[in-house]
Amino acid sequence: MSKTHLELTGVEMAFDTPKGPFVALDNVNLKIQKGEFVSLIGHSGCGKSTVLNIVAGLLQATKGGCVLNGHEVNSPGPERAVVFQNHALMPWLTVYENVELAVRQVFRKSMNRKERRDWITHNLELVNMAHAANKRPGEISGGMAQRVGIARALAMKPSVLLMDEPFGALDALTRAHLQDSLMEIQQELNNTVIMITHDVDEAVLLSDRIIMMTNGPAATVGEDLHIDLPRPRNRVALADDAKYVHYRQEVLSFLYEKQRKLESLSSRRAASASTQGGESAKVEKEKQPASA
Ligand SMILES: Nc1ncnc2c1ncn2[C@@H]1O[C@H](COP(=O)(O)OP(=O)(O)OP(=O)(O)O)[C@@H](O)[C@H]1O
Repeated sequence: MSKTHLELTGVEMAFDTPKGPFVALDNVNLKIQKGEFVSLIGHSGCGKSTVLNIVAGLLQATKGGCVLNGHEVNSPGPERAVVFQNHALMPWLTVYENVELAVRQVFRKSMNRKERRDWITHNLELVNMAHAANKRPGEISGGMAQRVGIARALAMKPSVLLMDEPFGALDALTRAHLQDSLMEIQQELNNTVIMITHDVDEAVLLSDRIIMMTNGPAATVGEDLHIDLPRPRNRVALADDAKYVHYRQEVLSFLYEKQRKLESLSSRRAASASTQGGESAKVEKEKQPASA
């Protein structure tokens, strides 16, 4: 049996707010193996980015914590690269220089200049962007910029790739193309990936596991669905595949039946508590939008 690569244990995250502590996550437990592709899905505001930020080391859990390869995570590190929805490239640097910045940060001592140059070009080639190496972010499309963001992250040779809705802002065709590239690259490099998505098809197509989160406040892991579909995966062939359709249905049912039922139950409880003078449950409930 393979060893756990990354583990979240008993994670609680409470944010200080003017109304007092707001418990966004409560008792989140998750074990991820090396090379697994894991998606986090859940309604808006349930705490997906908070989980990702804790793994990235950008947030410190108020209870419990995250361990990567046996070491506690308490700050950001180059072995955990983050890809955001809006690529976050430096606008004044060229495509090449944006990747170079990250490569220099990680490999300044271990690679000489020529090796670094080859490595940057190799990563731009992986995402089909070598041809635009000398362009600035303002001169390329959003999809191309997102590819550069992915190349920059991969060029750091991260053992964990953290992606917060990486394709959310792209048109459907570009999105499909980048999803296919990501699947190929991940198979080749065997990185562990944790990706936040709101897209059920994207989650089923790309993932080995889908972690479905309950609605907040005090969100946690609701269901952990293993996607047992052979790779490489082909989106057209899978559209009619009975297993694919079943997995898709499982996620939809969690989001739109189970979580909705829980939500209406807790709204009724909150309403009844408020008529009895218990205002706080209602206030907390209203903080949380309903749609995924
Ligand atoms: N710094 C903060 N201070 C107070 N509350 C916060 C803070 N950061 C997040 N929250 C709250 O914690 C909850 C979880 O937020 P988070 O951004 O993790 O959700 P999400 O599932 O990623 O949402 P979305 O899908 O809309 O991006 C939300 O109710 C949010 O308002």
